[in-house]
Amino acid sequence: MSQFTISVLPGDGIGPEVVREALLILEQVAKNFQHTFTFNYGKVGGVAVDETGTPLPQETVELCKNSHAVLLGAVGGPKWDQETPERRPEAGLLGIRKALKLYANLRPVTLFESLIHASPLKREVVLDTDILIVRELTGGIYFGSPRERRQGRDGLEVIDTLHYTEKEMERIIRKGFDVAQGRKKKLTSVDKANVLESSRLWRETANRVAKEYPDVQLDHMLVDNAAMQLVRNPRQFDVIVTENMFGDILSDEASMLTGSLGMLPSASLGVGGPGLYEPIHGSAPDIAGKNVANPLATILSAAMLLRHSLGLEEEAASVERAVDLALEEGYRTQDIGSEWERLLGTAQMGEVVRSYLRSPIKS
Ligand SMILES: NC(=O)c1ccc[n+]([C@@H]2O[C@H](COP(=O)([O-])OP(=O)(O)OC[C@H]3O[C@@H](n4cnc5c(N)ncnc54)[C@H](O)[C@@H]3O)[C@@H](O)[C@H]2O)c1
Ligand SMILES: CC(C)[C@H](C(=O)O)[C@@H](O)C(=O)O
Ligand SMILES: [Mg+2]
Repeated sequence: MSQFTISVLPGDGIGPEVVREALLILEQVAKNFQHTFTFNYGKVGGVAVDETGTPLPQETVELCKNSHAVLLGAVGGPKWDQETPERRPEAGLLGIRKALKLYANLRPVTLFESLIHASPLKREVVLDTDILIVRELTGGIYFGSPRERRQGRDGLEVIDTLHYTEKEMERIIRKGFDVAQGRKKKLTSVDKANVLESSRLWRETANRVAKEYPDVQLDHMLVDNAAMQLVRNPRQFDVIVTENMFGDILSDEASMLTGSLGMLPSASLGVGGPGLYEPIHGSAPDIAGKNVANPLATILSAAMLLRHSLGLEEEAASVERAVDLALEEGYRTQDIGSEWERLLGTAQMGEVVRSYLRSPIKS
């Protein structure tokens, strides 16, 4: 029996709907395995802007720092599209990642076998998809300075800066090698070394670090080719390591190998502090408030939270197994289903998954 404190940041749009289901799952897990989880709610994103004037109140940062892990829904929406950069909901998400120093974003792209027909891609292509995208999360063009919009001689001009230190590259590449060692020992480093100086240093760094991991096969791939290879032959990939923006784009693309963006969870890890767990999708304003969003990405993120931040492997596996069983039985939300399958709403899908959760197996 253990006690853990989890910060909960539901955010905007479908965020609160999918987080609710993940929390009900965690509560059931706590009961089944006799743990005590204390959930502390905080505000981030548009709701925080509306209530406090900033997308990341200091109170939220403190709350997260004083917890074992953070569960986040999603931020953003058209309501805040005209806000200044500092008041945009997305700045809250980038801010909490930075404040917690969460440089390593793990995005597993794993196909549940029963969803093989949910992908728009052919069965032969998606079969056995099991990729781990390791995305750098606190550097690159997302955080570069200067960033500005100014009046130039020919009208407006803008600057975004792509900045990385060699150290930042090295630690994420090392993470890629480390996780590859626990998998099929194949690491694909994705860059744009034919154009970008940052990518040239990235490639040099990957080659240097590779010498310490002789058991891992390292390949380099240009990002445009990687985007194509992901849908041509995803089985060639084991672990992909890449910088912030490439990882963002490739992971949304890769989600379709598993049937839907609503299936992909993520873990953002730093150096010892609390990890942050969130689905890779956004606030989906087009379906918010309709009880149709797929909660599985968030439920699977809760499983990652149990595994990576709380060290509860059996509990995590029980959640993943419950998701698998629900899908095996044909239960579907609309994004992964067809009329002839058992189409459920967000809350109903959560309920079905809960019904498949099992208590520990006593030996
Ligand atoms: N981590 C985050 O908080 C995050 C991630 C991405 C986008 N966003 C923000 O979300 C807002 C909307 O962005 P977007 O529309 O480009 O991306 P999105 O991920 O919110 O939605 C893209 C498409 O996928 C669908 N979708 C997303 N999640 C789903 C789910 N769980 N179940 C079923 N369908 C799902 C949506 O309905 C939409 O059609 C923007 O403000 C953006 O900045 C936030
Ligand atoms: C909302 C946005 C800032 C965010 C990102 O680009 O990191 C999102 O797309 C994600 O993938 O988590
Ligand atoms: Mg994204």
